[in-house]
Amino acid sequence: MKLIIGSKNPAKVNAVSTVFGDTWTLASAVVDSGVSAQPMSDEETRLGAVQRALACSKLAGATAGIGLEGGVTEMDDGLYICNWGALAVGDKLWSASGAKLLLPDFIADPVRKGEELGPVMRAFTSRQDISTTEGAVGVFTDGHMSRAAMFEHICLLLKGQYAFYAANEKKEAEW
Ligand SMILES: O=P(O)(O)OP(=O)(O)OP(=O)(O)OC[C@H]1O[C@@H](n2cnc3c(O)ncnc32)[C@H](O)[C@@H]1O
Ligand SMILES: [Mg+2]
Repeated sequence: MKLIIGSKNPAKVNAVSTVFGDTWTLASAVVDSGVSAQPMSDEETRLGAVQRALACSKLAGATAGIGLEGGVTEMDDGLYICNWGALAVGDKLWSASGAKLLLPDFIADPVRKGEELGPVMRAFTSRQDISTTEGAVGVFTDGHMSRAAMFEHICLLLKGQYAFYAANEKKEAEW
Protein backbone atom coordinates (compact mmCIF):
# COMPACT_ATOMS: atom_id res chain seq x y z
CA MET A 1 0.00 0.00 0.00
CA LYS A 2 1.81 3.03 -1.30
CA LEU A 3 0.70 6.58 -0.49
CA ILE A 4 2.21 9.37 -2.57
CA ILE A 5 2.35 12.90 -1.11
CA GLY A 6 2.03 15.75 -3.58
CA SER A 7 4.79 17.95 -2.18
CA LYS A 8 8.43 17.97 -1.08
CA ASN A 9 7.76 20.61 1.60
CA PRO A 10 9.03 19.04 4.87
CA ALA A 11 6.14 20.56 6.88
CA LYS A 12 3.76 18.52 4.70
CA VAL A 13 5.88 15.38 4.24
CA ASN A 14 6.54 15.13 8.00
CA ALA A 15 2.85 15.55 8.82
CA VAL A 16 1.86 12.75 6.43
CA SER A 17 4.65 10.56 7.72
CA THR A 18 3.60 11.06 11.36
CA VAL A 19 -0.03 10.14 10.68
CA PHE A 20 0.15 7.57 7.85
CA GLY A 21 3.65 6.15 8.38
CA ASP A 22 2.47 3.24 10.53
CA THR A 23 0.30 1.63 7.86
CA TRP A 24 1.44 3.00 4.49
CA THR A 25 4.64 3.02 2.46
CA LEU A 26 5.25 6.68 1.68
CA ALA A 27 6.74 8.52 -1.28
CA SER A 28 6.65 12.16 -2.31
CA ALA A 29 6.35 13.80 -5.70
CA VAL A 30 6.14 17.35 -6.96
CA VAL A 31 2.81 17.61 -8.77
CA ASP A 32 0.85 20.55 -10.12
CA SER A 33 -1.80 21.93 -7.76
CA GLY A 34 -3.57 23.43 -10.79
CA VAL A 35 -4.42 26.54 -8.74
CA SER A 36 -2.51 29.77 -8.22
CA ALA A 37 0.68 29.77 -6.14
CA GLN A 38 -1.24 31.80 -3.57
CA PRO A 39 -4.78 30.43 -3.32
CA MET A 40 -7.10 33.28 -2.25
CA SER A 41 -10.18 31.40 -0.97
CA ASP A 42 -11.20 28.22 0.84
CA GLU A 43 -12.57 26.86 -2.45
CA GLU A 44 -9.37 27.48 -4.40
CA THR A 45 -7.23 26.05 -1.58
CA ARG A 46 -9.37 22.91 -1.36
CA LEU A 47 -9.21 22.49 -5.14
CA GLY A 48 -5.41 22.65 -4.99
CA ALA A 49 -5.35 19.87 -2.39
CA VAL A 50 -7.79 17.75 -4.41
CA GLN A 51 -5.83 18.17 -7.65
CA ARG A 52 -2.56 17.27 -5.93
CA ALA A 53 -4.18 14.15 -4.40
CA LEU A 54 -5.69 13.02 -7.72
CA ALA A 55 -2.43 13.59 -9.60
CA CYS A 56 -0.49 11.53 -7.03
CA SER A 57 -3.05 8.72 -7.03
CA LYS A 58 -2.46 8.27 -10.77
CA LEU A 59 1.35 8.02 -10.53
CA ALA A 60 2.99 4.63 -11.18
CA GLY A 61 2.81 2.32 -8.16
CA ALA A 62 0.42 4.49 -6.15
CA THR A 63 -2.39 2.96 -4.11
CA ALA A 64 -3.43 6.41 -2.93
CA GLY A 65 -2.52 10.07 -3.25
CA ILE A 66 -2.62 12.86 -0.70
CA GLY A 67 -2.57 16.60 -1.32
CA LEU A 68 -2.07 19.37 1.24
CA GLU A 69 -2.53 22.99 0.28
CA GLY A 70 -2.12 26.27 2.10
CA GLY A 71 -3.99 29.44 1.22
CA VAL A 72 -5.76 32.49 2.56
CA THR A 73 -9.43 33.35 2.68
CA GLU A 74 -11.16 36.70 3.22
CA MET A 75 -13.72 36.85 6.03
CA ASP A 76 -15.76 39.64 7.67
CA ASP A 77 -12.92 40.77 9.89
CA GLY A 78 -9.92 40.14 7.70
CA LEU A 79 -7.71 37.69 5.88
CA TYR A 80 -7.30 34.24 7.42
CA ILE A 81 -4.74 31.53 6.74
CA CYS A 82 -6.54 28.38 5.65
CA ASN A 83 -5.31 24.86 4.97
CA TRP A 84 -6.90 21.96 3.13
CA GLY A 85 -6.08 18.34 2.50
CA ALA A 86 -7.44 15.62 0.23
CA LEU A 87 -6.97 11.86 0.07
CA ALA A 88 -7.69 9.90 -3.13
CA VAL A 89 -7.92 6.10 -2.97
CA GLY A 90 -9.17 4.41 -6.15
CA ASP A 91 -12.28 6.30 -7.22
CA LYS A 92 -12.91 7.64 -3.70
CA LEU A 93 -11.93 11.10 -2.52
CA TRP A 94 -12.09 12.73 0.90
CA SER A 95 -11.20 16.28 1.82
CA ALA A 96 -10.92 18.18 5.09
CA SER A 97 -9.80 21.60 6.23
CA GLY A 98 -7.61 22.66 9.09
CA ALA A 99 -7.56 25.46 11.60
CA LYS A 100 -7.83 29.08 10.51
CA LEU A 101 -6.00 32.07 11.90
CA LEU A 102 -6.45 35.81 11.27
CA LEU A 103 -3.38 37.43 9.74
CA PRO A 104 -2.32 40.85 11.01
CA ASP A 105 -3.04 43.62 8.48
CA PHE A 106 0.65 44.37 7.87
CA ILE A 107 0.97 40.80 6.53
CA ALA A 108 -2.50 40.55 4.95
CA ASP A 109 -2.21 43.79 2.94
CA PRO A 110 0.77 42.78 0.76
CA VAL A 111 -0.87 39.36 0.19
CA ARG A 112 -4.09 41.08 -0.94
CA LYS A 113 -1.97 43.14 -3.34
CA GLY A 114 -0.60 39.97 -4.95
CA GLU A 115 2.44 38.94 -2.95
CA GLU A 116 2.74 35.35 -1.74
CA LEU A 117 2.49 34.71 1.98
CA GLY A 118 5.75 32.73 1.98
CA PRO A 119 8.04 35.58 0.82
CA VAL A 120 6.16 38.07 3.02
CA MET A 121 6.74 35.82 6.05
CA ARG A 122 10.40 35.30 5.08
CA ALA A 123 10.92 39.07 4.92
CA PHE A 124 9.07 39.68 8.21
CA THR A 125 10.93 36.98 10.17
CA SER A 126 14.27 37.16 8.30
CA ARG A 127 14.04 33.36 8.20
CA GLN A 128 14.41 31.49 4.92
CA ASP A 129 12.96 28.25 6.32
CA ILE A 130 9.80 29.68 7.84
CA SER A 131 7.40 28.07 5.30
CA THR A 132 8.84 24.62 5.87
CA THR A 133 8.96 24.83 9.67
CA GLU A 134 6.65 26.77 12.04
CA GLY A 135 5.03 28.76 9.25
CA ALA A 136 2.98 31.91 9.72
CA VAL A 137 0.79 30.09 12.23
CA GLY A 138 3.85 29.37 14.38
CA VAL A 139 4.92 32.99 14.31
CA PHE A 140 1.50 34.45 15.13
CA THR A 141 0.80 31.93 17.92
CA ASP A 142 4.22 32.48 19.46
CA GLY A 143 5.15 28.87 18.77
CA HIS A 144 2.04 27.30 20.28
CA MET A 145 1.08 25.76 16.92
CA SER A 146 3.14 24.93 13.83
CA ARG A 147 2.45 24.55 10.12
CA ALA A 148 3.33 20.83 10.38
CA ALA A 149 0.93 20.38 13.33
CA MET A 150 -1.89 21.99 11.35
CA PHE A 151 -1.22 19.63 8.45
CA GLU A 152 -1.04 16.69 10.89
CA HIS A 153 -4.51 17.53 12.15
CA ILE A 154 -5.84 17.50 8.58
CA CYS A 155 -4.09 14.16 7.95
CA LEU A 156 -5.87 12.68 10.99
CA LEU A 157 -9.22 13.82 9.58
CA LEU A 158 -8.39 12.22 6.22
CA LYS A 159 -7.07 8.98 7.71
CA GLY A 160 -10.13 8.80 9.94
CA GLN A 161 -12.57 9.34 7.08
CA TYR A 162 -10.87 6.59 5.09
CA ALA A 163 -10.96 4.26 8.15
CA PHE A 164 -14.68 4.97 8.64
CA TYR A 165 -15.35 4.23 4.98
CA ALA A 166 -13.30 1.01 5.04
CA ALA A 167 -15.10 -0.20 8.18
CA ASN A 168 -18.57 0.75 6.98
CA GLU A 169 -18.44 0.22 3.22
CA LYS A 170 -20.87 -2.71 3.34
CA LYS A 171 -23.24 -1.00 5.78
CA GLU A 172 -23.23 2.16 3.65
CA ALA A 173 -24.18 0.17 0.54
CA GLU A 174 -27.08 -1.49 2.40
CA TRP A 175 -28.37 1.65 4.15
O1 LIG B 1 6.04 22.93 -2.21
P1 LIG B 1 4.64 23.20 -1.84
O2 LIG B 1 3.91 21.98 -1.44
O3 LIG B 1 3.89 23.98 -2.88
O4 LIG B 1 4.76 24.05 -0.50
P2 LIG B 1 4.30 25.54 -0.18
O5 LIG B 1 4.99 25.99 1.08
O6 LIG B 1 4.40 26.44 -1.37
O7 LIG B 1 2.85 25.29 0.23
P3 LIG B 1 1.52 25.64 -0.56
O8 LIG B 1 1.74 25.71 -2.02
O9 LIG B 1 0.45 24.74 -0.04
O10 LIG B 1 1.32 27.04 0.03
C1 LIG B 1 0.32 27.82 -0.46
C2 LIG B 1 0.59 29.16 -0.02
O11 LIG B 1 0.91 29.15 1.37
C3 LIG B 1 1.90 30.05 1.56
N1 LIG B 1 2.80 29.90 2.67
C4 LIG B 1 4.09 29.97 2.55
N2 LIG B 1 4.66 30.01 3.71
C5 LIG B 1 3.73 29.96 4.61
C6 LIG B 1 3.73 30.00 5.97
O12 LIG B 1 4.83 30.19 6.64
N3 LIG B 1 2.59 29.87 6.59
C7 LIG B 1 1.49 29.75 5.90
N4 LIG B 1 1.41 29.75 4.59
C8 LIG B 1 2.54 29.87 3.95
C9 LIG B 1 2.70 30.11 0.29
O13 LIG B 1 3.11 31.43 0.11
C10 LIG B 1 1.76 29.72 -0.76
O14 LIG B 1 1.32 30.83 -1.46
MG1 LIG C 1 3.41 26.03 -3.28
